[in-house]
Amino acid sequence: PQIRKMLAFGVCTSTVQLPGKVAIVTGANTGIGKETAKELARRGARVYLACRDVQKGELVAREIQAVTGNQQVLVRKLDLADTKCIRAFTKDFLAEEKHLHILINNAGVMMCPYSKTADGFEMHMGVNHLGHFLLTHLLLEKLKESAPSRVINVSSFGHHLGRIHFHNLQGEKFYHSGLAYCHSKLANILFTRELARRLQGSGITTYSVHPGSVISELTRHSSFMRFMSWLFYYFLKTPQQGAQTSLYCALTEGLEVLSGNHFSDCRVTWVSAQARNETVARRLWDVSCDLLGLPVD
Ligand SMILES: NC(=O)C1=CN([C@@H]2O[C@H](COP(=O)(O)OP(=O)(O)OC[C@H]3O[C@@H](n4cnc5c(N)ncnc54)[C@H](OP(=O)(O)O)[C@@H]3O)[C@@H](O)[C@H]2O)C=CC1
Ligand SMILES: CC1=C(/C=C/C(C)=C/C=C/C(C)=C/C=O)C(C)(C)CCC1
Repeated sequence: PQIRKMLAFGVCTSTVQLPGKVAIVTGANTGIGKETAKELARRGARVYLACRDVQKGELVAREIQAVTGNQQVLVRKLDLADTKCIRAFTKDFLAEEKHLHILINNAGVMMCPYSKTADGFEMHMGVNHLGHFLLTHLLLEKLKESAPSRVINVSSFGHHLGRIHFHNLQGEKFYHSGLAYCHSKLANILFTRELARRLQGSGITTYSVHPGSVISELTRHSSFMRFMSWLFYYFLKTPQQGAQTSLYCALTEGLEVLSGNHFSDCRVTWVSAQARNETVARRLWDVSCDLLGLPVD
């Protein structure tokens, strides 16, 4: 615990409380998402745990309610690998809630064997990028009406190895599970930067995050990564430590001027040259709209 404490730089020290605020956290039934949701609930927000497995979500909701004393922790089904489910989730949410102040696009998959979402998208690109892209789009008006509001996209330092291959976005020509993850995490950063540019003056700000190297279920598809996590166990962050940068970006006052930036250990961090390429960001935006049947503006 001492080693871990020394290496776990970056603690969200904001004292902001969230009574009357509404937040959504995707993939909140475990890992970093669960800890992020717990802290938002502790600060008094009404928190929606957007999970693909509602049963797992309900167990976690009860745990968070018990620990925080906040009963306003709600579970809703959201499978980011199915655009119908994303649309159903947002339809119900928009009917149910007047406001949305914090959207944390946290859910993710890593190193899956080649597979496709219900809509035929490669799984990493489909869940990590396109699923969250659609979700954010459908919630944008609500976020605008609730301004000041924030969108946090959980990316990774793995984006440094990522490239956007527009001719092979669905991995059909070549596929490597590790690189597919990195490409999708690069897409998270490009999306954040383009979203920030488009939302200037709207009252919505957005940030991408690297949570650190965290012990979680993310390694479930890779025995090598599980072995590495076991080997370096004491050097990795706990999920609670991994949640700090997402919380920092969601809560810190005065962060609006840094909209579009990438954060790690609760500080702005450099991103790769690809991630700073505005042309790629704009093209990815258009291609994503096209794939999802959204109007390209
Ligand atoms: N752990 C780490 O070291 C790092 C993590 N990250 C990022 O942090 C984020 C959180 O990961 P972490 O907590 O570590 O991983 P976990 O595997 O512990 O949690 C991932 C969450 O995403 C959910 N999820 C997966 N697929 C879908 C889907 N199709 N629809 C809805 N939810 C889905 C999972 O649900 P279920 O339990 O049902 O599978 C789970 O709740 C990810 O975006 C990841 O890329 C970035 C850098 C490092
Ligand atoms: C090898 C290695 C480490 C382990 C890293 C691991 C296990 C990273 C997992 C990263 C993930 C899951 C990223 C997701 O985006 C340390 C402890 C940093 C120390 C230096 C050498």
